[in-house]
Amino acid sequence: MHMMVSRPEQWVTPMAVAGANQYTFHLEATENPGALIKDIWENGMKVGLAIKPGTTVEYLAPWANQIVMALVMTVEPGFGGQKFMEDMMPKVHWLRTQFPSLDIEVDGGVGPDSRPCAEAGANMIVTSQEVRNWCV
Ligand SMILES: O=C(CO)[C@H](O)[C@H](O)COP(=O)(O)O
Repeated sequence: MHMMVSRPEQWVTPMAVAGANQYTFHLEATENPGALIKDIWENGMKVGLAIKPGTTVEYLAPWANQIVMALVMTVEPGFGGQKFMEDMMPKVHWLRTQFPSLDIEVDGGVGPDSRPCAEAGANMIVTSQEVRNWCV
């Protein structure tokens, strides 16, 4: 589950009860990432950590060994159909270099040519609008 929400602490138990096996939250949405990561693991879920375009990877790095996935937003969170921010790829590359075994996801504006994401080191993508475009 990608929890694009404020106060992500309040949804950990409900999501675990509902059967979620991974809980991804936004680093900017909590004042105590360490406690939240611990709580998610204790509720039987894996942990993903997302950062918005304005957040540098240095803020995520201290938590990288406690999570299974880093999510680099390639649009401002909020809605689909926005333009892919290729200037986020250095973050992906840095994370791949520093944490080779980490899943790295990019989310937002990813089109049919996802090579910049793969070349930077992402191994997971989220895409919506472009898939809908292919289907019509
Ligand atoms: O939720 C989003 C931003 O908040 C994402 O942009 C969305 O999940 C992916 O959609 P798209 O491929 O159309 O950018």
